[in-house]
Amino acid sequence: MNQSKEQRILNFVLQNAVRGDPRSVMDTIDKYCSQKEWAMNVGDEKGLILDKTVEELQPSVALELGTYCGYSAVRIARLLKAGARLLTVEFNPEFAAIAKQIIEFAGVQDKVKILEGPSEEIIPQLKKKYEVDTLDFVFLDHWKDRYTPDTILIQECNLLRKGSVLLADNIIVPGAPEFLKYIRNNPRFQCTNYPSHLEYMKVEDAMEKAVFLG
Ligand SMILES: CCCNc1ncnc2c1ncn2[C@@H]1O[C@H](/C=C/CNC(=O)c2cc(-c3ccc(F)cc3)cc(O)c2O)[C@@H](O)[C@H]1O
Ligand SMILES: [Mg+2]
Repeated sequence: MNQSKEQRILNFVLQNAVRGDPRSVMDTIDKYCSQKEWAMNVGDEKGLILDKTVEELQPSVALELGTYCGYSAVRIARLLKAGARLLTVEFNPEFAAIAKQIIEFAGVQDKVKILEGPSEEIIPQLKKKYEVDTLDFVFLDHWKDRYTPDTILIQECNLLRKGSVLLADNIIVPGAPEFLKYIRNNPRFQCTNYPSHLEYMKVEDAMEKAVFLG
C-alpha cells in the first residue's frame, strides 16, 4: 500500500531532523513542504505571527483545533513555560499517529496532549475530563466552516476568561468568511488582522487575532 504524503513528511523528519530539537523539526518540515510536496502546515511566515502571539501571552493552557502533522503543536509547545500545556485536537487517526511521532521526535511531548476525536465532542469534555478551568489561548486551524460553531461552543462551555486569545489561520485562503463576520461583529471580542502569505506560496493569506473581553 503506497505511503501517504503525511507519512512521507514523517519519514523525512525522522531521517533529516535532529531529535529533541523543535527548531530543526520545524525547518525540516518547511524544507520538505516547500521543495517536495506542499502541505497545510501553518509554515514559517505565519508561524512567526503564531510565535509572537504565544510569546506575548505566555499561556498556561493552550488549545489547538486541527493538529494535522503536529507542525504548529511543536511550534507552540517549544515556547510554553514549565508546567504550561497544549491540548491539540485531531479526529483523523492517521494524522494523530503521525503528529504523535513528530511531537515526540521534537522532544515536546511532555507539554502536549493529543486529544483524538471531533472538536465538537472534545470541547465539552475539557473541563471535567481534561481538568481545564479556562483556556488562555486557542489556535483555530481545522475545517474553516467549523471555526464559528466551535468558537460559540467554547463560549457556551465557559472556557474563556477576560483576556483569552483566539488566533485563526487561513482568513483569506481557503478563507473563513462566516467566522470573520461573526467575530468582528461580536462586541465581546477585540479583533486584529495580520496579513501574511499562504504557507510555502506567494499567495496572500492572513491570520485574525480575537481577544475575549469577558
Ligand atoms: C468534525 C469536523 C470539525 N472538527 C474537527 N475536529 C478535529 N479535527 C479536525 C476537525 N476538522 C478538521 N480536523 C482536522 O484538522 C485538519 C484540517 C485542517 C483544515 N485546513 C485546511 O483546509 C487548510 C487548507 C489550506 C489550503 C490553502 C490553499 C489551497 F489551495 C489548498 C489548501 C491551507 C491551510 O493552512 C489550511 O489549514 C486535519 O488534520 C483534520 O483531520
Ligand atoms: Mg491552516
